[in-house]
Amino acid sequence: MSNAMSASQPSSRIASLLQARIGTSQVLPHVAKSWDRCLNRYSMEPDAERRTVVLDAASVRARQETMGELLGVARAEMENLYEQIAGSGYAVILSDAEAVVLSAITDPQAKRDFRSAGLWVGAVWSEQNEGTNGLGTAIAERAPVTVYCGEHFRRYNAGLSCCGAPILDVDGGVLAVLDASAASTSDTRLVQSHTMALVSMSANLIARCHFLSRFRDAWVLRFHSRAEFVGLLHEALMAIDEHGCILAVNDAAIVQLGMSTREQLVGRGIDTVLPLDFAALEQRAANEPATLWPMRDIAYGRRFFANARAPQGRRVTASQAAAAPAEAQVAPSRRHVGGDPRMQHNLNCGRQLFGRRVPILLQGATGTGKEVFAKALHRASSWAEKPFVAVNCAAIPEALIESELFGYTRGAFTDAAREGHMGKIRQSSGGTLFLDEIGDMPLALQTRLLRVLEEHEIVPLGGDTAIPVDLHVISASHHDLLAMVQAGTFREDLYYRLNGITLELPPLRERTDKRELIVTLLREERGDGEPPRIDDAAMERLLTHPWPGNIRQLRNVLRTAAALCGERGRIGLEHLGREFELPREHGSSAPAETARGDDAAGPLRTAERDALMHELERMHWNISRTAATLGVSRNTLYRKIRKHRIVLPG
Ligand SMILES: Nc1ncnc2c1ncn2[C@@H]1O[C@H](COP(=O)(O)OP(=O)(O)OP(=O)(O)O)[C@@H](O)[C@H]1O
Repeated sequence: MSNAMSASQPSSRIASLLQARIGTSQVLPHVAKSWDRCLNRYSMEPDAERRTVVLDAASVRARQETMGELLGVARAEMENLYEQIAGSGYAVILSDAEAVVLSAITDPQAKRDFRSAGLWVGAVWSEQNEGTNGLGTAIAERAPVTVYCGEHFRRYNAGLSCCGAPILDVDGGVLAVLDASAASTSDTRLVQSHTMALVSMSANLIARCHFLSRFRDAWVLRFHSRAEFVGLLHEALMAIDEHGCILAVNDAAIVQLGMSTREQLVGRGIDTVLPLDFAALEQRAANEPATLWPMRDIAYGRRFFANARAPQGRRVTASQAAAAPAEAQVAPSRRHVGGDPRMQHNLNCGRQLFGRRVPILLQGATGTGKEVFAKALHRASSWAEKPFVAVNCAAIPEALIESELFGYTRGAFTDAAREGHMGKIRQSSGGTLFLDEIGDMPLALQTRLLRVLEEHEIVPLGGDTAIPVDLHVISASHHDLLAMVQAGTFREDLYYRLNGITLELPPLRERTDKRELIVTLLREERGDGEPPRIDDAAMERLLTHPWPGNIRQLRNVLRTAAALCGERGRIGLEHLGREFELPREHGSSAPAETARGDDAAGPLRTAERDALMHELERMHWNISRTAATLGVSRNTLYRKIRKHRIVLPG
């Protein structure tokens, strides 16, 4: 048989058996439909060899970013779900609408089984790739599905037991899939149906959070025929604009109102569906914010109980303001992170999730402002009054990280004079713990940190009593942590524990607010004094520079320039340093320093300057500590500071 023929006509004995069973009462309808698609639409072979498609880290990250804040909300719910089914050999998995696994929590005992079953981040579980399965089939059916052992179309997947439920978008499309899968199961169908109920509930909860957050700037009417269900998982949701037009409804609203499609509701005026025009809605929200309003729908006269949520940021009454989530009361601060749209998006998204205690992972090159951003999130949180404690895992010698982080009791070391130490984790309790350069944390300590994050308690070195801690964690790294996980140098479980959501900080050269940043940094440089002005040519050169060292490098260039131009001077090109000189024309003489045989000018020199600046800043401009970490004498360090015309802060 030719290859072309075998590709279009599955020919194996198993294929014929499956075909024969489709439509019989022994096979569940959704399984039969899926087998039919696999055999007749995708021409798949049930007994083909496994060839799991796995996307690379960059593609996975791009998909995770597309999910935006939903990923963080989903992750928090996945952890809840996992806790409920932990110990039963399940993994909780989230995929996007193309069945690409984007997040997973796996039973550590069964990790190997899941890997060999192809269930890991980046794997593509669409029906076209893997046949009938919990993720791909839930997408195709747009409904929760169980796929039990031999119901999997591919023979090699027959050891799996999967429960997948779609997370529906506000327009009713599939946004993602939540799935609980066991790689080798002794569960019965009964146990599986219990798991399915939990998965469906969690998927609904995530979709509901997504609806409320997506329409945070609209009115949302919440209703149900049973008063006690309003505000809970199964409530109907209807988003309404300020003209009283229905923007979106969830599936529960369609069912409650006796409709069969979204189109029957979306776009209509609220007053054509319920006896309530927009003015009445506003008035009721203002006068009776805490009561449920009984009403009957216009089409069928069914009785409902309703309540409305005003657009966030719009306070209808004092009591509503008090009930609004704390994070909504703190405006995102452009002043703190700059006006670049990506940074603003990061701030809005991070603020919402961090306020709900979702751990944040910041990824960005050195000097992009990760710590500044973390502080902005802390400042916007409801625990802003509590401490912000930063730990730079790359700056502390490996031998000291453990005691720095976890603390030690008095007498824990042979040095009897040494007092106990609380440790950074306990210091941050109630406030924010910022774990900078988390990729540099030794593997052994990663395990210990994971335990603290899971158990919310800490045992200091030398101690035997666990102390409870209340942690809100932001971590940061310039390494690609997901790539480190794939390379086995960073613990996967810790990665997911820290990564409620990843926010990517753009490099300075891509930011659209460079002019604003320059003005801010110059103002900061002079404190209360008059900030130096800057001429057009210098500004132009600063705006077009590639800035390999990002904002840190910009700050240092401006600091030097401000010092050189004098108290009332104006920064010009001549104050910016060698790397801002225009390229010399061919045949012109070499730069003076090169001619003298000094260090090479250009990239190497810039790299040395950047490295020096980085270390100095990291050590808070302490010359002895910087010299020690660089492994040079203080005199050498001073010489280099002079050579690079680095100005020490006053
Ligand atoms: N929006 C901003 N406005 C003014 N200064 C900023 C801003 N963002 C960052 N900076 C400055 O840039 C420098 C680097 O910032 P920060 O230490 O937060 O970067 P980082 O990404 O954490 O660096 P590293 O990866 O080296 O730890 C600091 O001097 C900081 O004050």
